[in-house]
Amino acid sequence: MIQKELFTAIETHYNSQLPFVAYRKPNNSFVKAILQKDHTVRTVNDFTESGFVFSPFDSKNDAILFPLEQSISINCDCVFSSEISNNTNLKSNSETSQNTYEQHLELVQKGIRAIRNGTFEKVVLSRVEGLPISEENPIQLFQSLLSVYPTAFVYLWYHPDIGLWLGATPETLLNIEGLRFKTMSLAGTKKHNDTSETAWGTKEINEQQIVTDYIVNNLQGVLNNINVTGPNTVKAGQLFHLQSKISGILKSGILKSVIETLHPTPAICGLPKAEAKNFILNNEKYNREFYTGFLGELNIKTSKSRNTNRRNVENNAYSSIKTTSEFFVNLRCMQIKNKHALIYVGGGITKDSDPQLEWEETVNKTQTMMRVLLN
Ligand SMILES: C=C(O[C@@H]1C=C(C(=O)O)C=C[C@H]1O)C(=O)O
Repeated sequence: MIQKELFTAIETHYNSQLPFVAYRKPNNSFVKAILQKDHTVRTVNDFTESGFVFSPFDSKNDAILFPLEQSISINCDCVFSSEISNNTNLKSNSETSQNTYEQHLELVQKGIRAIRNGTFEKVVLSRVEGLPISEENPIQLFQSLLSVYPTAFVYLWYHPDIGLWLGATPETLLNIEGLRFKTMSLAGTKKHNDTSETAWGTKEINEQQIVTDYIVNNLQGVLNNINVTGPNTVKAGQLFHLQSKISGILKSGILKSVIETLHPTPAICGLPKAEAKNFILNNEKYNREFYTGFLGELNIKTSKSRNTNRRNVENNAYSSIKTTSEFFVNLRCMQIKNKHALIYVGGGITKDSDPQLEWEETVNKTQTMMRVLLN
């Protein structure tokens, strides 16, 4: 399939108000689309299904599934010119009211007080910023995201009964190929500054270490041969984060228990998990819905040839079927609703947080989506 046909197929599907997802993995040129053939809302039962998952932050609510057998799957090796200018000076807070600012400051102060009282060690607090948009052309926005963020997982997800979401996330929740398991610990944020080397403060180093320790400690039960590398500095849009890579071999192929162990991690919720989640649900004055949830391919079977150069290979003798799942955390995302872009942003709060700096961090994070909206 050629690039133009792929995007026309997506557009036709969208215009018919049928559910679909279109996405591209980090550092990959293949854009894939899964076009569900009917309007039915299907949910994940036990993660043994096969298809594309879109899960909310609060796992008490259903994760939506586009099953492969009820969908048409298409893909294309795509090329994008980065026609969007490299504008890093967008005024993301031009639409932000004083009220939003004060509310977020109060929320962060309340979080810091709870940490100092010993309720929890870290909590990730967030907000949503609404921006009126003149035109709703999600496919064009998706194409802009694809060209500007080649190292992110970029997606456009739509269900007429649920909503329309777009994002360019830097964070992997998990990658499972057979029994090989990979994840990452991503936290700590700095604005990209061309003139200076990124020096990390104690606050950022600690908040990222909390995430790494949590993941490693909790995966002991389900993984053998755990290996951790990093933390290293990684760039996501105009921001820098600290990232450690964690890998191992799964003791069993039961994905559901791995997801329950990992999600939500302290990168997007806090530590201890239950107390931080409780605080978020009771104190953030809006519903995160799918922001800080996860999305991606579930139990996709691929045939891997071990030696593609060999001729006369007996059927299947040198190829094996692998089952892979690859989920990303839904960050740097927005929902398009009633001619508004709702941009979701948050940051990790620890005992060392400065509320004003935490506000600025959320403003900087809005720019990932702003950049494609204001062009
Ligand atoms: C919560 C977000 O990002 C998360 C929080 C980070 C932080 O607190 O520094 C960094 C990366 C993500 O794990 C977001 O982008 O909205």
